[in-house]
Amino acid sequence: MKPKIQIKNLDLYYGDFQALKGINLDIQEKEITAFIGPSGCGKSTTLKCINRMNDLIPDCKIEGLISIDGENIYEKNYDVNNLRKRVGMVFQSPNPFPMSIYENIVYGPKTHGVKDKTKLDEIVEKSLKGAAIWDEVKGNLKKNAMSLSGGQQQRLCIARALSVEPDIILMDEPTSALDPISTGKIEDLVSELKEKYTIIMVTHNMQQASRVSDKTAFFLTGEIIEYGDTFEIFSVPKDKRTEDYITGRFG
Ligand SMILES: Nc1ncnc2c1ncn2[C@@H]1O[C@H](COP(=O)(O)OP(=O)(O)OP(=O)(O)O)[C@@H](O)[C@H]1O
Repeated sequence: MKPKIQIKNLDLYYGDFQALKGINLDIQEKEITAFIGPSGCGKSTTLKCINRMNDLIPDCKIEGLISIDGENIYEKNYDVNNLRKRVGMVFQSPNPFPMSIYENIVYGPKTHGVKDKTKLDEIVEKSLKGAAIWDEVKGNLKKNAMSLSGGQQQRLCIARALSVEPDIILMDEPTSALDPISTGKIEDLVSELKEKYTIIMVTHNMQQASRVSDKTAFFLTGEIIEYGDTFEIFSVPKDKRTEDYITGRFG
């Protein structure tokens, strides 16, 4: 099967420092992939390459290939706005805009030209339902998003990502700022979202990676040491360094 996301021989430099070394990864559609590894090993950097967020960093140089649906996203004339629409991102700390719940969701669609009020209302309901937060907020969509709990804010941010109908969702430690109950809700939600979206999630939580993901990539000092079925990585890792990491010997 043709991969949804293909990364080939990806090297990345921040100035003189090489943060990624020869990353190769084929990610299939509607799979959940976990990126694990100790701090500073290149997980977030790899994630950000997939929606070209590193474009904004001066002195960041990228070599190699990343393609989505067979198209090279670093091609000169590639439409970056369209890429950001197709590839949603959810960050470590919930970061809603300081405006109402409704406005948070319609912000993206409006930017992409949706003006019709009925259509926007539909998008709000669908996105909030998709992120399993509709029932909690439907009575008060005018409420300021900043007044929601941390777990609700993170689900709102997931709803905001869904509002422009992406097909890939990148999540950078989406539960690290949340309590266990909110974390459980996000994990359940991620498992549901898998039916429609291709998801990559950076996580420091080994249980989370094994609970939620289909595939796992173990990173160490800018390289992928091992990549494969999550069950196999966690039960019979091939590389001693993977075994040492997942059993808590370092990191
Ligand atoms: N904007 C930047 N400029 C220079 N170096 C950077 C920049 N961003 C990250 N780095 C460096 O690149 C390396 C990889 O960082 P990255 O954030 O990808 O790691 P990570 O595996 O996601 O870490 P963590 O688990 O702590 O979030 C680190 O050594 C980091 O210091």
